[in-house]
Amino acid sequence: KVLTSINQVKKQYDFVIVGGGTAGSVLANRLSENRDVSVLVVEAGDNNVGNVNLEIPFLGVALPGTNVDWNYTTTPQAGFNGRSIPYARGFVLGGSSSINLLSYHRGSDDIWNRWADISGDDGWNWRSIEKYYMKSSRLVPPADGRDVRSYVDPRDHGYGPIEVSVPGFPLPIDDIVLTSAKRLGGRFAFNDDFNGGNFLGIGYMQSTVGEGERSSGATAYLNPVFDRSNLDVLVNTRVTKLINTARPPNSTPALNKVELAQSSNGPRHQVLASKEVILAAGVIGTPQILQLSGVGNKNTLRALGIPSVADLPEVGENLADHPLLANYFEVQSNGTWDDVLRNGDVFGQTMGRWQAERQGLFVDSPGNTVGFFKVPSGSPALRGIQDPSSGSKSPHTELIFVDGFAQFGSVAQPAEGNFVTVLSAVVSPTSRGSVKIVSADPFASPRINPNFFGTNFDVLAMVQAINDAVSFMSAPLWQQVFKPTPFGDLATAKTDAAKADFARLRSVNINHPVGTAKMSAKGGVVDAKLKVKGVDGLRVVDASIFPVIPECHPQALVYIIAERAADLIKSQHRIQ
Ligand SMILES: Cc1cc2nc3c(=O)[nH]c(=O)nc-3n(C[C@H](O)[C@H](O)[C@H](O)COP(=O)(O)OP(=O)(O)OC[C@H]3O[C@@H](n4cnc5c(N)ncnc54)[C@H](O)[C@@H]3O)c2cc1C
Repeated sequence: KVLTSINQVKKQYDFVIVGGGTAGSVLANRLSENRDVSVLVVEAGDNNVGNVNLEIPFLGVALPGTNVDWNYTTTPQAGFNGRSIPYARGFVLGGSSSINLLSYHRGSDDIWNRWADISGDDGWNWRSIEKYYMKSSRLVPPADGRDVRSYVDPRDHGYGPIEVSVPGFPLPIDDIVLTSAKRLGGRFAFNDDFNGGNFLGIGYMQSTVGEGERSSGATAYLNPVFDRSNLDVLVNTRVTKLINTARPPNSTPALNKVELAQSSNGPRHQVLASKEVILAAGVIGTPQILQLSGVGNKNTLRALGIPSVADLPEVGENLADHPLLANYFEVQSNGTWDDVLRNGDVFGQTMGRWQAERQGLFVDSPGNTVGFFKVPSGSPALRGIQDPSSGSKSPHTELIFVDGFAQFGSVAQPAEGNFVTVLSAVVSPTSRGSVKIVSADPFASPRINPNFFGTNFDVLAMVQAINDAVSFMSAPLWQQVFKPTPFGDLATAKTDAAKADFARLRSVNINHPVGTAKMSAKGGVVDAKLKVKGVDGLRVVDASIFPVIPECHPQALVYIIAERAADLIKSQHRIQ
């Protein structure tokens, strides 16, 4: 059941899951399948149920900055000309899967095989995780029910609760993108299903949408089991730190007790997890809680007055994210959705259609088609460095094709005109940043420094992506109808140097941070079973354990690791 007051919580559960987000929702469901096992989920944000804004795929873009977002801001980013940018994270049941842009990709087989190498555990390789991928999601028809068998391969999909579909409201540019890919081949070749292991080429976006609504960790895993008597879900409550229960005090620390609070100066409560605490507080919350609990770099923590419990200097390090840039093209067609955002009547009609029948533009997140590309060998981006991608089927860059003016960054939609936006991203960045607490106050935001464009590779790969966008948009089919011409900063950036300046001036992020509690056989924060090194009773299961940033949208990987973690936990505690 869902609890709203800290006073309704018991003193002890078998498992306490910190964070009812993407991974937390999976764990809550799987661990409470056995009714003899008691589970408490503690979520800082509110219940997702009843918030219709979370359900409408197209309006996901409007959720960051609202009350379902933690509303973090980065430190000034040198690579972005000193700009700080908003850093969205879900603050609601379902976590970031409740506010994300829904793209669903498990990445190439290279990614998983690399994880297996780094962790020293073949249980993370592509073949082994297949069953968890199959268990977490399933392909469902697009909202309009049309036959899409030539655009998706059902054999690459499973039977799990997360619903995945291709766009349910085809737009005029979709056909141009996909047919151009089929005709052009080469680096722009058509890919019939990115979830098949090869992650290069251009194809339909796959998204966590079922029957025109968002499918999230909350809707698929958590909401359906709210009524289990052995599962308590406490909302609007923060875990402020973990408490060491080890006796005598010089034995291995055991961090299996949580401290909770509903406001910064409100009373603190303690709850014991007789088996384990599982941190699933995400890439910011997890390293924050670890550091508040004395797990991290002991010198930095001592300076903040926090006694060291385990000296793990990599806690909060290795933050990696995908920088994103909006490339705008003005087009000679009124077949874009620009007027939906400009004209209240058209917006109202579109919303009415979604409300009445779950059809129309709002059934999809903006961006029906997508491409993933290698930076050509010999490119200046790769000069003098080891190729950072996971392998031959893994890209360096991404392009998302949006049938209208999609505001990602500081340039607002012009009052007139029709546009196509090509969002470019660097998906194998080599920059690494950090998440560090700045005080022992659990309600103070940590210092978030993703270090965007901290390396030459990242900037030069973005320049390559801009060039690919311009080159693809000059394909013959585009010229027949849409006749796209670069607009704004893109139009004036003629040289590669000017494109790099444009990237530094306008880039933001695609909200894919990972890595702040890295899994590794050597060093790192957690071992291959996701247990925090040097302490007992504590595991991390969320995007912070990713050993390297995957060259894809990360949510599918979070569902997969959470499904495997549930099995690892059940097996250790002999739970059927
Ligand atoms: C705006 C946006 C767009 C994105 N778009 C995509 C996309 O299109 N495709 C894709 O694959 N990925 C996308 N992502 C990324 C993806 O959603 C995340 O990688 C993934 O959901 C992270 O899962 P998680 O379990 O690690 O963390 P989360 O889902 O963020 O869960 C962490 C939970 O812990 C809670 N929490 C944190 N601290 C505390 C505390 N102290 N006490 C109690 N609770 C706490 C949080 O409120 C949250 O509910 C996007 C993310 C965002 C924010």
